[in-house]
Amino acid sequence: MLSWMGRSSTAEKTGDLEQALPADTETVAPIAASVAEPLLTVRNVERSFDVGSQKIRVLKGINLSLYPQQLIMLRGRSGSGKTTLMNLMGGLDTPTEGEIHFKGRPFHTWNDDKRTEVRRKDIGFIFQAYALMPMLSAYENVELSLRMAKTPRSEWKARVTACLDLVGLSKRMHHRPFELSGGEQQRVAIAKAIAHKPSLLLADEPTAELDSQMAAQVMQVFKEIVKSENVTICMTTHDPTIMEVADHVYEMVDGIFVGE
Ligand SMILES: Nc1ncnc2c1ncn2[C@@H]1O[C@H](COP(=O)(O)OP(=O)(O)OP(=O)(O)O)[C@@H](O)[C@H]1O
Repeated sequence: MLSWMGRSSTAEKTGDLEQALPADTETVAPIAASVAEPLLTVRNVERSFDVGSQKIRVLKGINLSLYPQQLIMLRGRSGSGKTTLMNLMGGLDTPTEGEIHFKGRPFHTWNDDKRTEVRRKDIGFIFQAYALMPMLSAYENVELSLRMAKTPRSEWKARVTACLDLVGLSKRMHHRPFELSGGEQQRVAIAKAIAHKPSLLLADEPTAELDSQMAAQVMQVFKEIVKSENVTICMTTHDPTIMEVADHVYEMVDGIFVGE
């Protein structure tokens, strides 16, 4: 399923039409945001793993560009390679072949220390299992990410409060994770992931553990922060109703994108 909004013309303006536009999509008039440089490019990326004496090819030639303020989704069966790709995009891993540039930085040639530094400052992660510290309150969990990003202490209070407000949890900021519902915990995880103002937010199955109402709330927050926080979100999902809000859905089958 492909669902495009005005920003689809980004790819056209940057000469990446073949990669990003489905063949039957009409060209839409460019809008101001569409002339932006890509935030992240993945070029001819392959990733293999050595398991015993065998080499397992998981990604077999992936191409993708993410632009500012996009909400992009990856779908595909379990084992198709989505998480492997997300790990590469977030600089947690490096490709066996191909190139990954994040804001022009060559992640594929950088060592882990250099990638970690960029990651802490400019990339946020959300995982299915929330990744919240159980003994810390919602407020303290969000604060932790500012501490990690070395944000000046004087800015913490305003930013933590603003982020929890953004996800609708101002009134629950002193609750610990176990005192919150699954959806609320996931919203704390979002606040935590965006607190240091990353340009890219990677979310692996962020709604998988939630009922449809809570999942809708999380998606509403995602839609809002793409604009208000100027962040690009790339997430994996299996849920077709969620895919309807995406700027683009990439379908992965056995390590490649199909239907592009
Ligand atoms: N470090 C690793 N070593 C060996 N094989 C791996 C490694 N990481 C991933 N794989 C294999 O790569 C394939 C793709 O895994 P991946 O987690 O990327 O799939 P996925 O599409 O995210 O699946 P799911 O939807 O279940 O999370 C799987 O067969 C997995 O076993």
